[in-house]
Amino acid sequence: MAQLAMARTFMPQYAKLPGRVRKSVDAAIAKFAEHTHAGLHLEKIAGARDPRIRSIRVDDYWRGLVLAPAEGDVYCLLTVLGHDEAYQYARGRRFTVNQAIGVLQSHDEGKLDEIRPALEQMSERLDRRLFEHVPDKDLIRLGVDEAILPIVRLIPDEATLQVLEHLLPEPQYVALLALAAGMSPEEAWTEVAACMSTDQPPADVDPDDLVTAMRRSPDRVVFVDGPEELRHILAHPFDLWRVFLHPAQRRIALRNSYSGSFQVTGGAGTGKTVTALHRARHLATGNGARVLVTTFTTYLAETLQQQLELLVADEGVRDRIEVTNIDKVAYGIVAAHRGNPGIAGPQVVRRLLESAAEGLPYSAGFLAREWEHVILAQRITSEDAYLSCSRTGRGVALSRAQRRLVWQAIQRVVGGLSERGQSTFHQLADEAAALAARTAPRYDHVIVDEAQDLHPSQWRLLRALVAPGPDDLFIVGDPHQRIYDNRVSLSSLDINIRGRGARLKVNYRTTHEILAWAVPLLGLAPAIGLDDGTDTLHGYRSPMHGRRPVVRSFPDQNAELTALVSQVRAWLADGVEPGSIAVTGRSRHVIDPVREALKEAGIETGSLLSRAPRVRVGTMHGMKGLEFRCVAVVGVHEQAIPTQVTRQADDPVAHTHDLQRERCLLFVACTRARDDLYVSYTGTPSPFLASAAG
Ligand SMILES: Nc1ncnc2c1ncn2[C@@H]1O[C@H](COP(=O)(O)OP(=O)(O)OP(=O)(O)O)[C@@H](O)[C@H]1O
Repeated sequence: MAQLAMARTFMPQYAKLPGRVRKSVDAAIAKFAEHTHAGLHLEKIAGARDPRIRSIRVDDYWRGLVLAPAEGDVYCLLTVLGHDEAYQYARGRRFTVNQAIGVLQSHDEGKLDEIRPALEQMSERLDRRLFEHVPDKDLIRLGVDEAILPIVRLIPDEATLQVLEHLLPEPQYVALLALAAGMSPEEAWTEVAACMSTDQPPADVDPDDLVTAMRRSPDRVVFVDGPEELRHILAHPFDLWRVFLHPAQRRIALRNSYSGSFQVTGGAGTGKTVTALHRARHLATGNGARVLVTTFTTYLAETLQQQLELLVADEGVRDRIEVTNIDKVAYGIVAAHRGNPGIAGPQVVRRLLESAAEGLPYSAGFLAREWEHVILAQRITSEDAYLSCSRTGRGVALSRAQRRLVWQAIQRVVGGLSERGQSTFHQLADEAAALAARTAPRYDHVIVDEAQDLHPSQWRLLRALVAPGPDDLFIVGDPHQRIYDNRVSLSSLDINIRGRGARLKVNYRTTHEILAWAVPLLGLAPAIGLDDGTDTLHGYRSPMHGRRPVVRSFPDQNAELTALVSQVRAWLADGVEPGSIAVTGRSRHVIDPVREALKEAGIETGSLLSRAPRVRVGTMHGMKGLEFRCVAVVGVHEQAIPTQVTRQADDPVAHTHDLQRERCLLFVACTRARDDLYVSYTGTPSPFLASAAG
């Protein structure tokens, strides 16, 4: 019986087909898959560069292309193309086995042959080659084919290498890119090894054994076990993440077990959430384990739930995975104990803080930070404990007498809330943590997304929900996207992740052009991770290319809004769905006029969280965790970004943290864009834009 496999490249082509053609493709595949001698249906292609590429007829116009290795009975669907394109594909493409790591790879040999004379000319003229310092033996050790080597020797510079990206075999491009970035062959090997789904490279690599190479490449090829699985895969052809994990994602998500808690970091769009969802399925499969998947907001939790439904076909497994945002977890536990608790809104808290600060040499903001970052963070419940506690990380020293004043002021806030029968969510998390610690753990495993912004009280709650042990907490976050001022050292909360972590580097959302522009927004200060170590974005990259971000300056807000309306109209005219367009700004002062302007122009808008087919508009904080095809970030002028920054003289540490938070916020907003990013300002631009332009 023939074994059917499907290449990652098949899905995007299939997704684009009209429904009628898709049906014909489904029928052709089903017939092909059922047939015992599948090879009989395949047609040879005259002039095919790789004779193992065959075609399958879908109808008069469409052709499926199939890789049919000489040995065995495995057939891999590669893509589906119109007749002429299909023949062109077959005339150029060659499949090989990477000699260093044994995975399946392909390259466009036809195009490489075509551009070779131009490369030769260029390299003669420039008299400089990008890889002249790297001996052949090192290139070969990194998996560069002897057949590709002559081309590699001609490449004059990094820009030319990038032009060749889609013509070269991917693992070889990864090796070359690493060397071009100045890495030693040993460092480049680490990058190449990240393209393997196993920890060690295979001992023997047979260059002709494509089937074994396919089995080693689950990021590119899925083996289909019967019609049910085929239907499941084809039902959501846009959602490649369900089926094809990057080897690094796969190694993390599908590892049998971790001895304790584990942390996954990675820049925006590297698939941390995807990895967390696969981990949830892995943990809930088979042994009846109860898994909690939790994140920051209700909306993000709803999105996770929807993705989980796409990922997990088995209802029994799905039922064992609970997806809830962290505040709801806390609310539920407290409500079960003492009835529904009252929640204090931010205005109420602000008013109480302001009145508590009256007559004191401390601002409401100072009291708020002291309460959040010292008292609630350390769960301090008495004046004596506060007088002797450590205030590490706070920028202003307080004498005993001053601490007493501050303590009393904060007690007035706590008392005011308690009179109203209300708590903040951080207080609630603290109460829930204490309650949960008194009962048996509710879950076998807890998975946390967007972990960088959780408060210590929320971590205490998570700690209490699962017993310490193997696979207790799987923590996913990015310290470069910290947009609330919560800095947590997990080791102080009984969660040990030091030395237990992995970092994802390949961005699946945003183009190289947008990332290259946005990463410098973060500035040069290293981000501090949850394990107290510094986190870098070293090696963070995107294989996708697109338009460079557009940054526009205007004399006044009217002109800025008029241009924004034209930009949104242009996106809509290009066929972008309204719900795939987001417009964001630092505050309501910026986005309220945006809503008005779009409305006047007859463009319907909704909130960032709306599921309606409308252009989404909201503040930068609301952009966390979301993604859109096109994003406009407006009002990026110096009065708006940074904003709400503590004065250096009042508290130098808070000042630095606040500035970094503002950088992260702008970075988060910009990296939500998949295809197009548009940034505008009036007057003087935000100082952060200067780093991006540089
Ligand atoms: N293996 C994959 N194959 C295809 N698409 C992927 C893969 N991994 C992630 N993606 C896609 O990349 C995008 C970003 O993924 P995800 O949201 O998991 O990243 P993230 O690291 O959590 O991002 P952020 O930190 O910015 O919120 C999503 O559209 C996701 O579907």
